[in-house]
Amino acid sequence: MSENILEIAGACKFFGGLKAVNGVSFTVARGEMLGIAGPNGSGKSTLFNLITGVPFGPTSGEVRFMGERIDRWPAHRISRAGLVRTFQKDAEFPALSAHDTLLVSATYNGQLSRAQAEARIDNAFRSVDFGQTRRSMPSRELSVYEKKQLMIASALISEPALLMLDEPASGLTKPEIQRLDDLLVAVNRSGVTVLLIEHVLSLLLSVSQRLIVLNQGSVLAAGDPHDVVKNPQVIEAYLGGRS
Ligand SMILES: Nc1ncnc2c1ncn2[C@@H]1O[C@H](COP(=O)(O)OP(=O)(O)OP(=O)(O)O)[C@@H](O)[C@H]1O
Repeated sequence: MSENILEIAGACKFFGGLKAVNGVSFTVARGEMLGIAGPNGSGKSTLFNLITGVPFGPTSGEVRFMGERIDRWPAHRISRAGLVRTFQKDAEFPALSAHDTLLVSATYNGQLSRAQAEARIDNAFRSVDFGQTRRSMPSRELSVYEKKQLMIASALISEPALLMLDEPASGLTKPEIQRLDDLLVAVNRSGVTVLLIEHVLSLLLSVSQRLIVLNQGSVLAAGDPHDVVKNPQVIEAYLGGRS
């Protein structure tokens, strides 16, 4: 089995003349938590899109997951193979309870009996430390942090090997970001490889074993997070104006 769970080689996504992702190559080791940062519009979400096939694959380049080429696979095949993502927007069903939101994910996931689905739901709730009494609440009444927990729990329902999170800390307070930090570390330690797009640099520096910075669709720097943030090009392109 491949040491690298994900291998991206020369990935490009062009929208007409706009090179949103332009020749990106990197690998993700099994078990690692890899951070992705970069200025607005640098291609981070587009990179997630082309890896997961939601809503599109790459214009060119190769994506391998667990050694298999997936860049022409439909999105549902990619997620069922164990590569799952979240989106920047909350994805809960407002009128459904937190529990039933997870039941929808479990049902989408295929041939689970009701008992198997309930076991997965319970595991997913435990993985994100979701309060027992909140599980029957309509999702619209959950706090911002609880909606993030639910989003991550939804992604965990399929027991993915690789979880890709797109800005999970947006809208959270400092104490909530610390809780998210603990949650992500726990999920990663349970054996899930994590790819994390984030603008909250303190979170990225705390949880990532490696950091990639994108700029204008290309990799500007990659390596140890504390070294990457000292890179003069990264400071100029991304961090210059940030405190
Ligand atoms: N479906 C699309 N059609 C046309 N252009 C797009 C599309 N999706 C993204 N883009 C463009 O591609 C570029 C990269 O966008 P992307 O959303 O990947 O950046 P990002 O780094 O995730 O930004 P942010 O940090 O603001 O989320 C931007 O110029 C964006 O306008």
